[in-house]
Amino acid sequence: MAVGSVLVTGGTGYIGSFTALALLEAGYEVVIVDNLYNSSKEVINRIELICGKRPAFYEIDITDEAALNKVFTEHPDIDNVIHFAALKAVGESGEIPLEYYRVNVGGSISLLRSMTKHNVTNIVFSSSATVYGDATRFPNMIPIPEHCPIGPTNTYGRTKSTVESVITDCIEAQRNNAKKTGESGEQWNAALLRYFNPAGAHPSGVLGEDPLGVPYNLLPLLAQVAIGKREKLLVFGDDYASKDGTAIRDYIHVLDLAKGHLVALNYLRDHHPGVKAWNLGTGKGSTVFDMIKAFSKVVGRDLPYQVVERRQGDVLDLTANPSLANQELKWKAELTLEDACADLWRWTENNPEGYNQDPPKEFVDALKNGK
Ligand SMILES: O=c1ccn([C@@H]2O[C@H](COP(=O)(O)OP(=O)(O)O[C@H]3O[C@H](CO)[C@H](O)[C@H](O)[C@H]3O)[C@@H](O)[C@H]2O)c(=O)[nH]1
Repeated sequence: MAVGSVLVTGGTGYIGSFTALALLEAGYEVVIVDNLYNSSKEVINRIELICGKRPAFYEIDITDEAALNKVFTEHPDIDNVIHFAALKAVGESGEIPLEYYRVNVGGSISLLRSMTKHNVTNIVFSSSATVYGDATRFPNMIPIPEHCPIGPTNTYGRTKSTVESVITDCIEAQRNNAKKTGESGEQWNAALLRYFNPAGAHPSGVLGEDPLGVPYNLLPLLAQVAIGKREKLLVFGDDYASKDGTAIRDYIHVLDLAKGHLVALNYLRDHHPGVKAWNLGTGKGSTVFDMIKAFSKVVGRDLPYQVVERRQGDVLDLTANPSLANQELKWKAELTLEDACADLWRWTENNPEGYNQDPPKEFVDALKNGK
């Protein structure tokens, strides 16, 4: 028997697909909704290939409340939601802010309204370390703890911090309303998961990140340089106050990140905390040059790069203090940067066209033979 049923919005995206897989592997039923704006339906087949279970899938836009209502009606067993569906390009968010607020904030409101209507009371929200902005503006806030004041430096980050507020207000109101009718209200809970920089792919080599169009994150861009789709990596600034002048981030393997969602879900169920924020990171910062070195090592040759101007909205250091998640969720990032680089390279080298090609036969056979 399934241990529960989870609606995963944005479940064909990068982190969403790994979380859907982890849920299925842990015995949950999974219902995915995604509008496929920046992802492929092939992800559903790959998830099934890896774990032998297929999530239900609906091609639905997160802002379409009527369509969400229909999904909850068809799946009355859904008792938790993990909410990823959003636009996520930091640069683009400053160019089309209204679209970012419409989808990220408006979509979250549609989802919360629909959850309320169907009495689904637990939500895990895909937030971002970007909500902290420049934590170096405070003394002693690197590595960044959850109590660091938030202050996003770009539109994308502001949509994420706005949704955190919307969820917090919504859960508090539901709890207060329940109390008025003599109930405890403790069934209403939310986890705000602030991710640091997701990296890597599935070790099987059949599931990974496949952004449509031009990628904008460091590792997918580096992977494109390695495979010859891009001449060189542009390094955005070498005049930061770090050991080598390039900016510092906390790169976390996507498999560890996915596990973080499961433990957060369990925590909500077992502890009824109301609203809680947790950092999901490794606690270890790496510079852009560290990453070029680490990825070049698994590829087996030096990858070309050129230092250019800083990117607008970037900050010096986003390294997590993950102690709270370590203690409360009993969760810890276990995989290394080398694992993430090796898995990303296996995925990229063997699937240059991402989900637009069949996965290598030997990978499929290995999965089918349970290797
Ligand atoms: O071509 C590139 C791309 C990136 N970088 C640098 O590499 C680092 C990482 O950049 P990414 O674009 O990969 O990631 P960000 O840290 O900007 O943001 C990412 O991590 C955040 C949390 O830290 C949020 O999760 C956000 O959604 C996600 O895009 C930054 O110092 C950036 O300046 C380059 O030098 N060249």
